[in-house]
Amino acid sequence: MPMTKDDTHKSRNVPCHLHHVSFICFEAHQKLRVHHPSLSLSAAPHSFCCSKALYRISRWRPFFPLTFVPLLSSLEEPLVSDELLSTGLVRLRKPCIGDFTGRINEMASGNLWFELEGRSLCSFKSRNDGNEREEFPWRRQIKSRHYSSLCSENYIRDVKNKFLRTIPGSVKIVEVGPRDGLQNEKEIVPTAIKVELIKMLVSSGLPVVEATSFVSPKWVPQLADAKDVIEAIRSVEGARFPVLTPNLKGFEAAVAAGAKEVAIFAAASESFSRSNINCSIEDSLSRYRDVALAARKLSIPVRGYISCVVGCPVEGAVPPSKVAYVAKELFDMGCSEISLGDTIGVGTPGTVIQMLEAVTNVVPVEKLAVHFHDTYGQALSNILVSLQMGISTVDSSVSGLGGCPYAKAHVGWGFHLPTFGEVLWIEECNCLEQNQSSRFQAISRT
Ligand SMILES: CC(C)(COP(=O)([O-])OP(=O)([O-])OC[C@H]1O[C@@H](n2cnc3c(N)ncnc32)[C@H](O)[C@@H]1OP(=O)([O-])[O-])[C@@H](O)C(=O)NCCC(=O)NCCSC(=O)C[C@@](C)(O)CC(=O)[O-]
Repeated sequence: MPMTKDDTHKSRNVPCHLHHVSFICFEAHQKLRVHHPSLSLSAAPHSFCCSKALYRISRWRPFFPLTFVPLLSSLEEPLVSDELLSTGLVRLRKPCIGDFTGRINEMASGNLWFELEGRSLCSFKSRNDGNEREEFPWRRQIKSRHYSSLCSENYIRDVKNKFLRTIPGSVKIVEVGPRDGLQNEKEIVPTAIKVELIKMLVSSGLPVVEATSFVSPKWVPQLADAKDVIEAIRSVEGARFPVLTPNLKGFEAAVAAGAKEVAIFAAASESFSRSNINCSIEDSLSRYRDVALAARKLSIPVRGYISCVVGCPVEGAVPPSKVAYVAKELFDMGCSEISLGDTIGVGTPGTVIQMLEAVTNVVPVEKLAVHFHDTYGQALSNILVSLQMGISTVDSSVSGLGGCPYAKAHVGWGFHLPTFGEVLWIEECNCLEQNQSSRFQAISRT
């Protein structure tokens, strides 16, 4: 039975599912490239960096609601084969409404819906019911190394009890692509394309899409059209659209344009604060108190960001106590959520755990979000430990796009160039498109 518009709409009321973001990335990425081929987006498989990490984690939670299904239904098949294959997806068919019941007992009965990295995730009526598509020849190759993850319920229960007991039942994804993703793009993306991207992200079911920044256009020329973007999405329903505001001037402009939520952004590193917003941490906090106060008067929720929660491109390792200090200040001034950003992607589970321990001592865990860049491929493990520590809000950026323009020598959400002395060979380069590939091959091991 084909999905109807109504089905799609209904499914958006289901809490955001960890792994549906992979498909959001895929679809939005493809469409964005059609409109704007010169964007320095990485190849589609790499659009999954953060979301793929989420997906991998989520495969242990096959009982999640399957909110990605409507999105799959709108994928064009020609787009599917090679790129999805390289993400590990080995079998795909268009879904029907009954697929929403992908629960573990159905999996155990041998019904597969699709398989990722050799593991089955969802229910399919029969493995040999004639729906298998011979035009996916790669399936045959993969079959030989296919192993079933129709693990016994006991096995899954054991794993869950052992390692995943503390993982939250659902995770909110805050999509920051239209802001954090695009802010680094040199070529100005037309407002209409930005608006379309935002609409696509919303239509995929994301509950929060950070739309733009009301920062100085001299500092971030790409987002100089913030007012027009906000005005253009005023009538879009179904998601919240916070915008970044660095000071009262930005806040007032955002409110005048119609923004209903704002985000302020501090840093745990003095040097980064100066290079990003041209003032010390203390000065930034006092600016933000003014913004928070003005926001409270208008009942506007304020999200707080902290950059460099693990490492700074200038100062190196950042002590967890500094992060905790800034987090507490943001919390006390009234931030409804505080996103902890590993701006240059140098975090590992060891450092992230320490940082989260320090922060959760002073700010309730339910008020925290994590924002991991995947520079060294650590997003998966960092997100996992964050979930294990009770964090239930994770930032993502469509297509793995973006990064902070003032984290010098860092470009791209997933591919920030390393800064810390030793330069890594980026293994992913051989999967990138030719032009991207040469860009990353230029990075050599020292
Ligand atoms: C904070 C400032 C404005 C200070 O910049 P400044 O130069 O120190 O500001 P100023 O007060 O001296 O003003 C200079 C000019 O900017 C104007 N101005 C001042 N404020 C605004 C405003 N809000 N909107 C528009 N214009 C503004 C102001 O009116 C003046 O205009 P002029 O008189 O020269 O024509 C500047 O440093 C700035 O805009 N920085 C933003 C940098 C930025 O956007 N970085 C990326 C976002 S953070 C990030 O990506 C990290 C994160 C959040 O994703 C998490 C993570 O991964 O770590």
